[in-house]
Amino acid sequence: MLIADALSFHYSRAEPGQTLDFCFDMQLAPGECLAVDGPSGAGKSTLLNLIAGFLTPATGQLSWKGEDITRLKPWQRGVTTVFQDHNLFDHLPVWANIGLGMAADLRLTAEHRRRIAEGLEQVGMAEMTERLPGELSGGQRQRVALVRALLRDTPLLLLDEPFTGLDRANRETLWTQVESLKRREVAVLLVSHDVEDVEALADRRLRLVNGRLLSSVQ
Ligand SMILES: Nc1ncnc2c1ncn2[C@@H]1O[C@H](COP(=O)(O)OP(=O)(O)OP(=O)(O)O)[C@@H](O)[C@H]1O
Repeated sequence: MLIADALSFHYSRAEPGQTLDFCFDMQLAPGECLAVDGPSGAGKSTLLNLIAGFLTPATGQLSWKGEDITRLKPWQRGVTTVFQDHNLFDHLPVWANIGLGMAADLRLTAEHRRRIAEGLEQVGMAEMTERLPGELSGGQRQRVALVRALLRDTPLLLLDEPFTGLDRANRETLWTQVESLKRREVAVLLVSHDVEDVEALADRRLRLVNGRLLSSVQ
């Protein structure tokens, strides 16, 4: 179980009217998908960044399966995050961007390469393995980032508006892949405004209001 226990964060600078103080309480079980929504600026990215380890909480605790992970570095946490900006390396071709998620030194096995090819084929990008991110459309870059995330073997998957703008066929393919990760006990936190994505994947929903997570009516 992932447990955020009064995990707080405070931005030192903000515009008038913005929420600056956050205090998150939530639980997420292995194999579960929890959807979080809330208005722009509510703190959804802040929550993901705290769980991923890119922000350090002021107070509170984050634990995974009973282990306190509050102070662990991002790469020590077993978390994969798909951000809205896709985070691809511009100088690396598609296959390497995906491969980095499997082997940081890019010493890929034949099985790694097979899975990369299969993942790209499933999202209609079989012919694009050698392209650089700058030679892809926004939606194609998004699919590369998703294939990379879905092929990583981490127990926690954080998705920030992951399927926005993708066509129906690709979304359904990716829903199926997320479902299969859930069956393999991956815990998924899905930030999404998209009703269809939430209905397809989420077991539970929370809403972020005034810096707090509230239960959301189905
Ligand atoms: N580095 C920062 N310094 C000061 N304030 C920040 C910083 N980053 C975010 N904020 C503010 O904190 C609040 C929460 O931001 P956050 O990005 O978590 O919201 P969000 O719910 O993800 O928004 P969106 O849906 O628009 O992506 C916003 O009011 C934002 O302006």
